[in-house]
Amino acid sequence: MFVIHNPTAGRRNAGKLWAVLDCLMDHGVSVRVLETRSGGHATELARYASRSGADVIVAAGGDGTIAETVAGMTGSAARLGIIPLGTANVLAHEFGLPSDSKALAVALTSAESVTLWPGLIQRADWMRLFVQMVGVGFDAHVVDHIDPGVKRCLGRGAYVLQTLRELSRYSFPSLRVSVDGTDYHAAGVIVSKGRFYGGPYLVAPDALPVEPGFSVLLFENGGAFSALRAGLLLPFGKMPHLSGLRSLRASCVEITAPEDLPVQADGDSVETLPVSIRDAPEPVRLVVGAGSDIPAAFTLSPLPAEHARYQENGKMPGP
Ligand SMILES: Nc1ncnc2c1ncn2[C@@H]1O[C@H](COP(=O)(O)OP(=O)(O)OP(=O)(O)O)[C@@H](O)[C@H]1O
Repeated sequence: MFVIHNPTAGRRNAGKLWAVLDCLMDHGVSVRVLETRSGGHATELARYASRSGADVIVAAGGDGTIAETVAGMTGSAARLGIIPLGTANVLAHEFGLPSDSKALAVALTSAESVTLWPGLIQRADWMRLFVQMVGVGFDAHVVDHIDPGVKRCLGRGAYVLQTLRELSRYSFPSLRVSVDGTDYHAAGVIVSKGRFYGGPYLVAPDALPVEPGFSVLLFENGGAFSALRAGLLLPFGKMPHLSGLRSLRASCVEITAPEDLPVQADGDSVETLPVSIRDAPEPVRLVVGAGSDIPAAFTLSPLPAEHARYQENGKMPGP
């Protein structure tokens, strides 16, 4: 098992990483830890781990690290594992991964896995995979302006603080959003693979990360009052009831605006408009365990037959 660790993710909680690794090694699992040195490095490391014949490649970090790791697993038979060490860890909430270190270690050695179908965000000369969501509008502006030091100190609280700072001075744009060829106008848009946003907060109840396609949330009302209402509804899981919110399913989304507005993917500011969003060419298998709280719609499948012997002695193969 290879573990790709982003030491800058979240509040740099290496203690949790080592607690999980200790449990794995106590159970005889051979683990090799590779540390990222910069943004994008997780993709290179995942490619190396895939070439080395890893059967499980674990992303230890936040959603950005997971997305970069998945990008390096293209064409590989390896399965993806997650040790959530990020700020929001939305994907871990999405798949109900346990937060306790021991339960997480057990989950990582599990035979069971689910499909995770990433999305692909593209500009003319650039592309990036994402595992959870892409946002354009006020949320991307907040992500783009967040102070990394404050994020490290306050975690998710940094987003609340920055939202309050930006609310009064933000000029809400008019975005053109093409959803499977039909044009809409909105002040903000979230294209989501999953149901949650910013943590365990429900925004897209019908989303299915195990399948191709997206939930597209169009915020038709701009203005500070509307954004504040959205922010207040979010922690109560009531965002789907926000007035002026249009929710659609789609397989292809294009977003343009007269300005070069920032775009956030999985909580990282990644590019500026225009962008197009579609399904990644292939899914990955995400290792989940008995302790995971998996929604019934995320059908579990057993370990492939060639790996079944590892179940017998409770050990996963080393690299
Ligand atoms: N060693 C590194 N130094 C600086 N940046 C890094 C390094 N390794 C990875 N990164 C970048 O850090 C970004 C943020 O990491 P990540 O998303 O995992 O954590 P987070 O933002 O705290 O968590 P979350 O996405 O759950 O809010 C990644 O997209 C990646 O490009």
